[in-house]
Formats: sequence, C-alpha cells, structure tokens
Amino acid sequence: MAERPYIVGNWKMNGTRAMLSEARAIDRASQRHMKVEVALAPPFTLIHAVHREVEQIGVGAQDCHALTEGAHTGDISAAMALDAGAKFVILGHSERRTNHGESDALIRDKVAAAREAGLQVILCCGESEAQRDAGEAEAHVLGQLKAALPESDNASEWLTVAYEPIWAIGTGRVPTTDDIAAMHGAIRGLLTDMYGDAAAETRILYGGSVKAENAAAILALADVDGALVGGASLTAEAFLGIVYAAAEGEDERA
Ligand SMILES: O=C(CO)COP(=O)(O)O
Repeated sequence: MAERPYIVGNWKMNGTRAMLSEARAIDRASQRHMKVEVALAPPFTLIHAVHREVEQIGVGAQDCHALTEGAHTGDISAAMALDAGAKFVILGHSERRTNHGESDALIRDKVAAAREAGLQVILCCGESEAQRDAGEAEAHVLGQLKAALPESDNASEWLTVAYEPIWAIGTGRVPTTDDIAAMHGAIRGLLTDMYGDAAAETRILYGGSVKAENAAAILALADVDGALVGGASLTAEAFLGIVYAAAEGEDERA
C-alpha cells in the first residue's frame, strides 16, 4: 500500500480569483487531516495565486508543453508552471486527448519535459464506453500507460497514475467497485512489470464522478490510493466531504 491517500481536485477550465476563498477553506480544513494528502490543480491563471493562498496543500498544473520555451503562442512550459508554484502536472487527461488531439507519443514527451523541469506527474488513462463494451478497456488503458511512461526510471518518486474511464467523467456514472478494483490491479501489475517492487509505492487514483457519497466505498478498494476529482472539487464543501471520507478510511485502517 502506498503512503497517505492522495485527493486531488482538478478545476479544469473553472475559476477566477473569486474562487481563492474555496482554495483557502480547503487548505485550512486539510491541515486538520494530515493523514490525507490534498492538492488542487487550478487553471494556469490561478496557480500562483492559489500557491500563495495555501500553506499545506499541493498545487499543480493541468497540462504543460513538451518543449522548454519558444514560439508557441498560448502554451505554458513545465518550467513556467513550476515557477508559478506548481509541484505537479496532470498529463494525458482524456479532455486533452479529445479536445486537443493529444497522442500517446506527445504525452510521453510531456512526461519527459515535466520530469526534466522537476515536476511530479499525474498521468491519466481511461477507456471510452465503446472500448469497455467491446471488452477492450484493460488493453487500452495499459497501452496508454506503456506508451507514455519511460522504461527505466525510478518512477515511484514522481509518478501518480489516474484511472479515469471517459464515460464516468462528469456523468454521475461510476464503474462497479469490482471493475475499478480489477483495473487498478491490472495497472499495478503493469507498473510492477516495468519498475519492480517500487511500483507498490506509486499511487493509483480513481477519477470519474467521485463525490462525498461514493468516496468511502471507492477509496476502500485494493490498489485505489486516492481520487482525482473534477466537479466536486469546485467548492470547499463538496471537496472536503471527499477528504473527510479518505481521513475516516485511514482512521478505520489504523
Ligand atoms: O475528469 C475528472 C478529473 O480529472 C473527473 O471529473 P468529475 O469528477 O467531474 O467526473
């Protein structure tokens, strides 16, 4: 079992400075639940402001460019995100793959760029509903990971994987706990093949319609080491419900 559960909020394209009060409230409450590691990935425009606002929780970016600098209008490099206060970056989110046509090869280059700059990586993977219905979910997810991860590297020090079935994102639909556990077990198996025993320390998050109401059941599953939360991370009230569920789970395990 990896270390503390990791609960990460992905604000996606939401948030102006008015939302800094939510970040502050999340940070203050999280300080009372140190058994849980909490982080937020606000849009680029808020990384620096959230970083300044919080004391305890981690701050990250939702993407970065694969190159370090240059003539790439509108893009942000890993070093720029780091400089703004990010300590990690979410890469390969299905919304980036779909909306921006990001390929596994590009995501692999972004992972390398993030590592080069010193950012931790939350690497997302997940199947479509058609792929699940066709019985191809596991092969697809493991293929995404194999294509984006370096073969020989001490990944447990910097890597978190997030399994997010596309059909569960923002829909209120969640896979069965058996299906989540099976996929997380398969991902753990792949990481162990690639990185050996150290893969036990790599956290594998579940993402897709996680809420306070379903968090405890999901977080209790084998090989589920936390959650990547979209909609329910936008208010402190909703997000902290998930943080508290994770903290209670740790208390029960203790
Ligand atoms: O995509 C997600 C997090 O990255 C999940 O989003 P929802 O929690 O809104 O389903």
